[in-house]
Amino acid sequence: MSYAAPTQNSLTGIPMVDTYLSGFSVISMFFSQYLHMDISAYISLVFLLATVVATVRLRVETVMEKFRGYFTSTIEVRMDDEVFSYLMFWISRQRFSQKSTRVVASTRTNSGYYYYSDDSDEDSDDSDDDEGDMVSASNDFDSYWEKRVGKDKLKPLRITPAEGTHNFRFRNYRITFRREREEKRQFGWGSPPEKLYISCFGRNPDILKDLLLEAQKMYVDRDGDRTIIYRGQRNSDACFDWTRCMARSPRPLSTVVLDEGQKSAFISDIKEYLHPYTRRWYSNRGIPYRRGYMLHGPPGTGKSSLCFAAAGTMHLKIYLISLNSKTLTEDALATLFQSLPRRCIVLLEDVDAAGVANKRSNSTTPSTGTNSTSTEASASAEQKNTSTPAPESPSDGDKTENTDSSANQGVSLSALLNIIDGVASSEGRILVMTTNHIEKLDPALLRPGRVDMTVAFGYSDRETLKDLFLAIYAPLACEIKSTSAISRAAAVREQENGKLSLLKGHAGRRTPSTSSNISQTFSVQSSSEEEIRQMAEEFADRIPSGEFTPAEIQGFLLLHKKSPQNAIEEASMWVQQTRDNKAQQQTNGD
Ligand SMILES: Nc1ncnc2c1ncn2[C@@H]1O[C@H](COP(=O)(O)OP(=O)(O)OP(=O)(O)O)[C@@H](O)[C@H]1O
Repeated sequence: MSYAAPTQNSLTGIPMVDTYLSGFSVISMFFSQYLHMDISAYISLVFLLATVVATVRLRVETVMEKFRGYFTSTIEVRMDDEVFSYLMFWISRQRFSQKSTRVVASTRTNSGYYYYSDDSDEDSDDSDDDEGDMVSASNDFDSYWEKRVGKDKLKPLRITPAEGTHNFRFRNYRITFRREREEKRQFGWGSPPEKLYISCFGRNPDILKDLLLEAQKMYVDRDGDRTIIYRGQRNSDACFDWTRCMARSPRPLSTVVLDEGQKSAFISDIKEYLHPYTRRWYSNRGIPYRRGYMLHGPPGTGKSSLCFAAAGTMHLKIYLISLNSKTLTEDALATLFQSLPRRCIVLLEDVDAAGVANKRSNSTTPSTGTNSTSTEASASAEQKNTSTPAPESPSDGDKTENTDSSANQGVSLSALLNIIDGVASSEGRILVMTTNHIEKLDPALLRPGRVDMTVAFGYSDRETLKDLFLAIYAPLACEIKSTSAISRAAAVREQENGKLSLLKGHAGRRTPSTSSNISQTFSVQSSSEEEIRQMAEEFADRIPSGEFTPAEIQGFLLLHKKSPQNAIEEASMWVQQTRDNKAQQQTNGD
């Protein structure tokens, strides 16, 4: 065998090849020194082979892809949609997820994009209402709390299949689940966004749609009758979108203390608006199917509470926007309004925010004190308080007239007016706006069509004071039932413990009775409803009417939640103290 020393020519190309095939120069050196072979002579052949293999692989993949595309049905689910949360929630509860050998363990299954992290605890084992917990907390709170805190530290783990392809069966169909990461797009600070694919064999995707419907149902059923709240906020792509932020137990309407007439007018109006007949009525007459309410009054008088209670009563979701948000632009607000579902409550808080409060002309409604405005507003509310849809104003010139610059002032009045009832504005929603300063608002915002009913909230009058007292102290049927059930359970346990200690011959020291502990913890006192009503009158005698907000009164009563008698005795002192504090704050403010 003759040895051909590597020629200058063949070796000069090696460093360049090294950039493509790292280590090639070392291997080439090894071959030439020990085996006396110049492998650089084969470079072109290697490249040719590699190209052929790559081309064949690409062809095969393309053919396979086409084959798959033709003979399978696939649904793609993107992370920026709520369906992602449905599917992941459902998948995490399937047996194949638990058995898979490649999984992702996390404390939540939602996308983190569409779904706010607070919500991740929603389906955790929250047994705060559990009667067993109440018994043990009444027996020995410290050890109950230690256990509770220990449990809370351990967040339930959600196991979902890792990236890649997984197969499982759904209603006897073989389904392929694929999870992919979009490495090219970074998702805020977190990991890149993901895409999910579910596929089945055949050209009929119905089974996949059924799967998604089941996933949606499982996800939605978990909410029960809770009120779901979405918030309009910026996502990591810097776009505004609705983010589900919490699910709250519905607030009974009866817990909102407000003049019964006003309360029932508000609810009846919403019910009538949601009636299918009304929808047709609006459409037949060419009137945009929208309804707006303005709730106004000082802070802490129950505006948000009424809105939440109404949403709970009507099983509607709340879409919350705060006009005070520094990052909310007019475009963002318009986008949020365009992506509202058909039936929902949009809660627009603080409509007296900077840009909106700038009236079209300074000569409009002069600014007055809160109390007098409240009365005026109530009067105007009465005028507008009609379930008949108000006619659209003939001219919408008010939308375009606004000359105020919105730069750095948030959403301007003209933009808000356009968004609320512009041509592109969605239909079917219920708009509830709240403000502490109705006197600052331009009449254009309050005109029928934009605001169809106004509800005025004010400081607590005598009736409100009594109702708030009753709301805290009157025995509730559900609590009486559960307290007596707990007491019965505790009594049985006590009896069993007693028998046990007798059997063991422990006559010893007796611990205080559990059932008496519970009644001490839960029952305010053994006052009858009539007596509580009597006390409510006494309480109302001691608090001046029209001076304090319901929130302030509720705060005071909560300090004495176990003793209405104490609340009555300390009421006058609290009034004096609160007045002094307010005066002090005012002096500091000046
Ligand atoms: N009319 C009311 N009936 C029952 N509870 C009330 C009432 N007003 C206030 N509260 C209680 O006071 C607290 C604050 O009430 P809420 O948030 O509804 O007030 P608000 O008028 O919306 O205040 P803000 O203008 O500051 O948003 C809540 O805990 C609520 O239960």
